[in-house]
Amino acid sequence: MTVDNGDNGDRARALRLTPVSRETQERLALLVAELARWQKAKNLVSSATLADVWTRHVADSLQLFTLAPDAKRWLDLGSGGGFPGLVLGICLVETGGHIDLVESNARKCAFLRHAARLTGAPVTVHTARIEDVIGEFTGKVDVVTARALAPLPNLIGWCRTLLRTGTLGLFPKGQYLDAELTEASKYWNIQASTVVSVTDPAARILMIRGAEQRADS
Ligand SMILES: C[S@@+](CC[C@H](N)C(=O)[O-])C[C@H]1O[C@@H](n2cnc3c(N)ncnc32)[C@H](O)[C@@H]1O
Repeated sequence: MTVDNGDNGDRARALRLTPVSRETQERLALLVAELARWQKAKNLVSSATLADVWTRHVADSLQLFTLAPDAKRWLDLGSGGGFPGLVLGICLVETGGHIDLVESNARKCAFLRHAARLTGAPVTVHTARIEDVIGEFTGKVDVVTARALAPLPNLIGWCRTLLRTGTLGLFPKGQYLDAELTEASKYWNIQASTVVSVTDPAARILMIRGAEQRADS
C-alpha cells in the first residue's frame, strides 16, 4: 500500500511534527488522496487549506492522539471531512481501539464511511445531531474530541455528562480560548489544562478532565 501524494514538503513537515509508523503514514496518505478526490465534488474542507493538508489537518489531528495514546474508546463530534476523527481512527488500527464519529451532514458521512473502509480504520459513523445521540456514549468513551465545532460553553453543555463521568475532553482552540474559558466559567466549574499546538503556536488544545454545573448559574 504505497501512495505518493506528490506534496510540496508539507507531508515531511507534518511527519516531523507528529511522527507515526510507516503503516500509519500509508493509511494517512490514502485518506489525503481520497479527500483530494472527493473535495472537487463534495467540498469537505476549506479548499484554501488543501495545499498544506498534512500540517493543517493531519498533524493537527495526530497531536491529539499523542495526548492520550493509551485510550481505546474515542468519540469525535462534528467530524466534517474527518479531522480529527478519521486520523484518530487510523491511529487506532495499531492500538486496537475504536472511534465513533457524529456528523449531521449526510454527504460528509458518506465520505467518512468510504475513507474508513478504504483505510481499515475502526470507525463507526453516526449520521445524527450531537444533541440527539450524545447520551448513548455516557460511560462508553475514554476521550471526546471536537475541532472547529462550537464555542466552549456549547461544547461543555453537550459533553457535560461525559465530562462528569471520567471522559477526557480534548478540544483544539484558537486565539479566543481565554475569552471562551471566561464565558464557560460563568456556568461550569471546569478542571482543565492547555497545551500549545505543535502546528500553530497561537493555538492551544484544551484538556478537560471534569466539569460540573455551578450551583449559582
Ligand atoms: C466547521 S466543521 C468542522 C469539521 C471538522 N471537525 C474539522 O475540524 O475540519 C463543523 C462540522 O460539524 C457539523 N455539525 C455542526 N453542528 C452539528 C450538530 N449539532 N450535530 C452534528 N454535527 C454537527 C457540521 O455539519 C460540520 O461538518
